[in-house]
Amino acid sequence: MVQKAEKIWFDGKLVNWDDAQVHVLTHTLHYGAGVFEGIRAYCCVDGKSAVFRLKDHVVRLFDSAKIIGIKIPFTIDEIVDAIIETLKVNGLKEGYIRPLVFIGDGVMGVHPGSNPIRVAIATWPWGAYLGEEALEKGIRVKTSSFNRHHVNAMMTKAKACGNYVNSILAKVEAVTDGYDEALMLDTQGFVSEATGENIFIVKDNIIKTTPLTSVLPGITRASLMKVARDLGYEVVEQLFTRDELYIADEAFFCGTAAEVTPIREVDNRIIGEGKCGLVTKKLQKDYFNVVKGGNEKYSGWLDYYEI
Ligand SMILES: Cc1[nH+]cc(COP(=O)(O)O)c(CN[C@@H](CCC(=O)O)C(=O)O)c1O
Repeated sequence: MVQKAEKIWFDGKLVNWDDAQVHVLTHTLHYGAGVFEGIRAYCCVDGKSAVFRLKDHVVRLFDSAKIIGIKIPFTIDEIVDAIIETLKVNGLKEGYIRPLVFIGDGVMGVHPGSNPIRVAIATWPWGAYLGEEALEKGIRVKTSSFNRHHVNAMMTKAKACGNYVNSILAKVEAVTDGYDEALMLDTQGFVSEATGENIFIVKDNIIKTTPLTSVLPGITRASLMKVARDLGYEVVEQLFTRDELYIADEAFFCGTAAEVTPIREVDNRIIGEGKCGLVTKKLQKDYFNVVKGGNEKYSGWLDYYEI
């Protein structure tokens, strides 16, 4: 169960967690046209708290809304300020932040008519997305029987609620079959991403990730590409196949919730030495140092706040 916080920011007001309710005929509940974000705040090395790439996440929320055709009734800065306010009122020195923009109740039927656009921001403590052991030892992954969306069927650059039915189908199938996560292929059969993460592979010290075709433009993905290049690694964005993943030296998933999670096995094939690889370990360590304010070079990615 998610660990409740005291308040949720809802349409411009802070309401008690249990009072943040909607009508059962809320349009997005039925038809899935809503957008959301996943953002993390961390306790930093200097004891302060900071949100990682807050503005970038909020800009993506507005981009997602634009793609789906939803007009958010607040400005980017108002949402940025509301996120900080919600963390502070809940006394969260670190935690997960979930802004949600959805179409409220009014008319029913596919066309949302003039139903109100509603905005909520929830925050809660959230540890390792796939478990502490996963960060250390890596996870077991199965290629899903479900393809990632066709890029003209669902809008994959949008973090849209309805897109996640595809993720749920794949995740439940993988977990039911005894794996930790699903690897999803695009409609051409190339590797796409996981149900809530982007993917990287490492071969002969070259780091490779999928281009932004069928995948969510991950902020963790972009951050890791910058950090890896600054460390002198060659980083390429190139379509690759599942069998290229099988013979990679290393592989890992990344995302706000998943952070940097090593992959030790795919489709019952050991990846590399079947544990967190050296490059993955280095990037994971540097990523955690960056998000916790330990690397001055990336201080521009942190929004500090005081509890
Ligand atoms: C499909 C998908 N692909 C890639 C990413 C990585 O994006 P970014 O967080 O900007 O690096 C995420 C984030 N998944 C969010 C939701 C997870 C959930 O279970 O809910 C997250 O990581 O917060 C995705 O949902």
